[in-house]
Amino acid sequence: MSSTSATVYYSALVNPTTLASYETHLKSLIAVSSQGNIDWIVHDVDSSLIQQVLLRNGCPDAQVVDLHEGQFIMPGFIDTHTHAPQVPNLGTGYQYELLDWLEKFTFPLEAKFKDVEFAKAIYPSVVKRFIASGTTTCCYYGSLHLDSSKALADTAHSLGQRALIGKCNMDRHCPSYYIEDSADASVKDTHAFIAHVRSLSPGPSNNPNNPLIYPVLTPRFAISCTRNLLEALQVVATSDPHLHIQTHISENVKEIQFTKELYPECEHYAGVYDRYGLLRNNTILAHAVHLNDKEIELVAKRKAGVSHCPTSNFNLRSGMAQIGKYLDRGVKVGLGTDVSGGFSSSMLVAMRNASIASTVVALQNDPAGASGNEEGKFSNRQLPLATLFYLATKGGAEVCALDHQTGSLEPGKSFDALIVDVRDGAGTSGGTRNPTLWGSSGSILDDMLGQFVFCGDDRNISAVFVQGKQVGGTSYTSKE
Ligand SMILES: Nc1nc2[nH]cnc2c(=O)[nH]1
Repeated sequence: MSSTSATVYYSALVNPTTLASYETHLKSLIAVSSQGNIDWIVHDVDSSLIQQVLLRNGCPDAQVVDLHEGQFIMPGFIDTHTHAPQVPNLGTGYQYELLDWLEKFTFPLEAKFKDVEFAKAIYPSVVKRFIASGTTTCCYYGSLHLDSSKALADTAHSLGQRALIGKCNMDRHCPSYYIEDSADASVKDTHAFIAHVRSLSPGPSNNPNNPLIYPVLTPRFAISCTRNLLEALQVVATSDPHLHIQTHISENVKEIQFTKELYPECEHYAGVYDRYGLLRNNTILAHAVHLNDKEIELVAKRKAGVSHCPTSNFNLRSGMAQIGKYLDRGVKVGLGTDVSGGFSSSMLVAMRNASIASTVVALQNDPAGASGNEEGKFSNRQLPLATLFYLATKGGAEVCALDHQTGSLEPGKSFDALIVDVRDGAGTSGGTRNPTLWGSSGSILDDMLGQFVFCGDDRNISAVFVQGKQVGGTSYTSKE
């Protein structure tokens, strides 16, 4: 299954459609071109009719990959926010809240990436972990270092993951051993980083409009940037409307207070970024735990997206974002693992914690309606499976402004997909050996999706495809 030649998959399919729904089909044919794009999809095809459908679509000799009962194809996960250099810290430091955690745990580790050889030793294992978790598009923060951030981009590119990658900008309120020399130096390195990423080849699609790796402008957060730096980044952003932007916003109460002290001229935290032209349709705002009504309105108006990182928001006791309210007010939302504030590279874990966070918000605010089903309303409700699935796939693609390319399986989009296997939950021989998942009979796709989301892990991901090419999964044998 690692070929890049035209392939047709005959499989059960689960695909997000809207925030409140997804489609399921037990017997779909999904045709993938040699460039890795989805050519066509036909649903509900009896096995006796496969040849007929192939013939009708002009590819009678296509290689047909027939999946087992208990397996299904779905779009790959889009992780809208995580920190590649923090992966070695997974599971540590959760006795602290954000600002102390940064100082005591995070900055000391990130500073080690000054040594590009250290980065080159660590990053392959980092990217492989995210791929094994089923993440086909990952939005990474790198460290502040130019060469190590280039190494991260090279690594994702060579391992075949679709990735958005940023070199951090940070020229104040950081320790002396981990800070940029000046706003000018920060911007110079940023230009060099962007040029490097854009010089990488597009990947299997061979289409320069569909690169595998995108550069992201990455002012770490308002606290770590001088006004001079934000002004200079505004110039970079304005001259390059397609350049993605990512930053942190309104994560922790002390952080918000400090930001207000540093920018008294701004009405609120979102106003700082807006003042410098950094809120737009391809801006990814990580956390957004405590946005007020005016900020929500502004973020929606600018069409910027929120990366909801519930695992980290629990761990660092940052709070619980009112995601249902954001959705009701038209804000784009995706999910992020936020390693190492979050303790897992798996978007499945992010989905579970998003479910729990929404339930607690609902129980606090409207206990009687927590499981309510008023059509199209999410405020103070437990997020249903369909919504969790949407946020982890199509919603994430919208937040990354890549929804024309990825996030769902539709003709014309890239085949960025997973083969999920929920057979044999007993953990005995064969099957996926995941002891927490009870095997499925393979005919009720809603149950299979729920089992995967709430009980699955990388043992249940047998193949990971990016742009039609297999890059991971338990059936993958690397050529390295
Ligand atoms: N969770 C999180 N928040 C931040 N705010 C600024 N930097 C960071 C970081 O590395 N992680």
